[in-house]
Amino acid sequence: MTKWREFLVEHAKFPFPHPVENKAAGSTDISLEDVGRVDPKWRAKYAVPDETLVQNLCRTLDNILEDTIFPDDIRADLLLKFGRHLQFLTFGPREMEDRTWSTNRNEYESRMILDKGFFPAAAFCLEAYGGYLFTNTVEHVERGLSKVDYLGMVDDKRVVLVEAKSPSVMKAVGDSLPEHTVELNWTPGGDLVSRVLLKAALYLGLREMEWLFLTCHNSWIICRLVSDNDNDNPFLAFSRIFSIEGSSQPFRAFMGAILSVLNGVPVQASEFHPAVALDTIPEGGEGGPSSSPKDIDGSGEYRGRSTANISSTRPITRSRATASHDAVESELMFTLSSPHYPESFQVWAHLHSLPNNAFALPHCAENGNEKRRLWLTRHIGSGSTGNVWECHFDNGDDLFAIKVVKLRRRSDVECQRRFYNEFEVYLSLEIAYQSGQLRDRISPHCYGAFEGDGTGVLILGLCGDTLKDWDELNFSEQTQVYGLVWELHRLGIIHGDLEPRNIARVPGGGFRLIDFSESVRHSCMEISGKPNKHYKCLELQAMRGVLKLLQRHASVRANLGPYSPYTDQHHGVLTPMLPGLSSPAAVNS
Ligand SMILES: Nc1ncnc2c1ncn2[C@@H]1O[C@H](COP(=O)(O)OP(=O)(O)OP(=O)(O)O)[C@@H](O)[C@H]1O
Repeated sequence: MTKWREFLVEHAKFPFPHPVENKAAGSTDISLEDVGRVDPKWRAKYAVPDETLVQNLCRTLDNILEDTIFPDDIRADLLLKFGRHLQFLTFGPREMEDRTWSTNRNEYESRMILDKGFFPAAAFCLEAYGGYLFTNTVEHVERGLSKVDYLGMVDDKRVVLVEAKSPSVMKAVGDSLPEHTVELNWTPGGDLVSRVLLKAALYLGLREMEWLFLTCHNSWIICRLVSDNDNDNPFLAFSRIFSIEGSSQPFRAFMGAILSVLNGVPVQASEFHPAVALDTIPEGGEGGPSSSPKDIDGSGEYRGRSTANISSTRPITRSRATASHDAVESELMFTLSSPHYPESFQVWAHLHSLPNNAFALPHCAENGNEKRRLWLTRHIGSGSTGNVWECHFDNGDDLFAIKVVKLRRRSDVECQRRFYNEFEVYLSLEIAYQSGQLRDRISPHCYGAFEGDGTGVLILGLCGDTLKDWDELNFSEQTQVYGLVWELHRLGIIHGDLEPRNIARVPGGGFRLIDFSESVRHSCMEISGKPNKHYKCLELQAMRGVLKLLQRHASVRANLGPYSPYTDQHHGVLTPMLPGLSSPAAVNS
């Protein structure tokens, strides 16, 4: 009779697609906002090579499986999940190759291969062995930006993370992994190895989990976050790179990690000796790969390493961002760290006003002679441009919204354009409001636009929920919303993205338009009536359509006669009677 562990040693192997490893090896950066949210207890200070990590995981698996007998009735089905059966499908006497398995060229293909082979096999084994329901999904940390490729769950328990990389990245990282312990410098930037190790530490730290597997399917590196309440030095242990070719080790190590978490069986401790000499991974500072203009997408190469004694290494508790801005006075700082974290663990982004930032921060932002600081307390929402958080200043209870947009990488160029565009619109709206052109605000109050540390931010008045559907509005509310859009057009601006999610309720009543990242200048001929009074503006017309105002207008006019909130006196088109305006014509006069 075969035992489970014997079966896995012999059969848990996968085809080895030809890895294409000659591509540029890049990896995205970590973000300061995410770093600020890792609890100090889970923020690895060091990355420590652990030569025995893989063997220890396999040994733990063996200990858990003990002598459990492999059920023969699943043998045939399970064998189909491994080896050449995956690559060569049999049709009667003929075999056909599944081409997915022939080459592995990039991260996308790596993920496809994992999805077809490794993960279904793991799910099958866990189900057959312990009735466990294993699933793996892409996961964003709550309130966060940090997305890991796979979160392995068994029932509701988070057991393991997997980050897929291209064969090129795996090779570059595997070739350059430090031989000794390195200090983890929690700052964006740095070479490829730093970024990859930091990301592993970040992903695990944010989720307070132990195991992360980096892989392109062909090769594997295991990371383990070692942290417990008595441990002042949380650290990230990492294995050497190892191959899946002809080996069941990657699969058994993976199963070992999952079953150790599920069964509470500890894996042999990874050792960390703070007294040993440290390797250092060079920072991406001046001249470093990620600061070079050619490489703002962060695809730099490892630049070698140097050794340093622990006593001579600089403290890691302050970010490079913090340090570099000590010299140049910043005007505003913000953090996602909890005020309960020790100060040395709080990660602050330092910001400067945009050159034409004409907005004034609220009075409650004053902080004596100290810098103005914003604490981001609750994630409200995110979109294609940025993330929005609720926040408050140091000594104030008043809540604001802050929209944070990443401006660091080349791929952020589009976000950058949208950010500056939105800033310009807020500026125009503020000028219109201050000069009395607008009687009421149609957008949240903007208190400032700043940038620094790879981010741009807008500080805004805090609105309530956004609309889910146009249908949730009653007639009076439809009128109000249409009125805001009409006013925006009157000021010469098209919103450009009028969806329910971009209309926010104001606590206490009313609405605000938000998200002007797609807005453009516009001379609304429907409002001016030039050149032709029958001209219809596309955006206004679309709004009337989604709000069903034409139909409503007709029926309301029929029922209410003079109480209709609309008039079609003005050029024969539907125009809102806005508060304070006796007639739309008055606006234009
Ligand atoms: N001033 C505010 N007050 C409260 N919540 C806000 C505010 N501004 C934005 N939000 C919330 O944040 C979410 C994202 O904001 P916003 O639409 O400005 O981001 P975006 O990245 O430009 O989105 P999109 O992908 O639609 O362009 C909104 O849907 C809303 O829930």
